[in-house]
Amino acid sequence: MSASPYREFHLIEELLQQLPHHRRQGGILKTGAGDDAAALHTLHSPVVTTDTQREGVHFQRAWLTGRQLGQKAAMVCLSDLAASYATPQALFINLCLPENTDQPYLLDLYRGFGDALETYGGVLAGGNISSSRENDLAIDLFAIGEGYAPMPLRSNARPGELLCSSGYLGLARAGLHALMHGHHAPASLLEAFRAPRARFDAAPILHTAEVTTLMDISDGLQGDSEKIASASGVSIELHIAQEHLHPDLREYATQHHLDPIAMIAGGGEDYELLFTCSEQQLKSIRTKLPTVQVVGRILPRGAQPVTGAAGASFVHGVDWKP
Ligand SMILES: Nc1ncnc2c1ncn2[C@@H]1O[C@H](COP(=O)(O)OP(=O)(O)O)[C@@H](O)[C@H]1O
Ligand SMILES: Cc1ncc(C[n+]2csc(CCOP(=O)(O)OP(=O)(O)O)c2C)c(N)n1
Ligand SMILES: [Mg+2]
Repeated sequence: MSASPYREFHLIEELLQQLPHHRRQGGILKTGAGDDAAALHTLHSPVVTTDTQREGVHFQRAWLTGRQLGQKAAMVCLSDLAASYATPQALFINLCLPENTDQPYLLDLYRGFGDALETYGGVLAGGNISSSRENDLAIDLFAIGEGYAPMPLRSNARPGELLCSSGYLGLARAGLHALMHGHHAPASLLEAFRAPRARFDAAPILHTAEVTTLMDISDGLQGDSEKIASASGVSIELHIAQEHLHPDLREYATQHHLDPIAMIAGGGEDYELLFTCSEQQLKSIRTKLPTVQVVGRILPRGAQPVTGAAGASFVHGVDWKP
């Protein structure tokens, strides 16, 4: 579709109409989409994050409906707010549209943005549309949240602590594997890739337990543990065993001769929360968050930032196959 200024004007109106009214006005907005900029009410503790979903890098259009893609793209951006002890207030969306993007797909995409805002909160405050000369649809997102606690950091991990995940890992990677190779897979794996959930439910539990080292797992357990290890000046020993495997991941890996432990370590796009805590903190967390898993422990800085598992985490610019 061409996004000439005239077409674009009408397109924006139609796209916005796919969202419920309260997701376009009110909340943090003094003035929302429609003017040169959005005017916002004051926040006590603004937290800001940005992300991109790009066709061919993050998704293929054949793998998800427009609505699923919109929901996931918004969720990916908002997940960083969950991991920052913040609640979503406003979302801005920039679209770069190739010629081959049809209008029904775009309307569906906006229903998906609306779904994510319904689930997690916040309003669509604005964005931008440009046409692209390339064939890949790109969605750039920018979110503003209200912090409800001091920001947890990647640099607070201390030797003696445990490394934990808010839930099962590796499912999205198995779902991606199935989509890439055209394999049948249980809904749990496909849904983990197509419709992951940001853990806004788990974050306040971690805050109450005074967890101060926290991030969401987007690039894979191994790679994201490395980020905590280098920011904190520690080493991390991962310990992933049979008890960490979701039964559907175990079965899929067996069927396709894959190493499920490497899939967990390499993973990616889990959007579970990765955090460090003491044994005592873990006890109180477990009572409210039974899905929590201990996946490693923090050691004094050694030769390697992360030991104990070998899984190739996703790295942009490196040829990567699940
Ligand atoms: N192009 C960039 N310019 C400036 N800062 C960046 C850029 N890319 C990433 N960052 C910053 O680096 C940090 C780590 O980014 P990243 O690991 O991609 O976080 P996440 O996986 O949560 O999106 C973040 O604070 C992010 O804002
Ligand atoms: C077509 C396609 N190839 C590969 C992947 C796998 N993949 C793409 S990005 C990514 C990691 C997360 O993305 P990134 O842009 O690094 O998110 P951030 O860490 O900035 O939150 C993974 C596992 C995919 N989802 N789709
Ligand atoms: Mg993150």
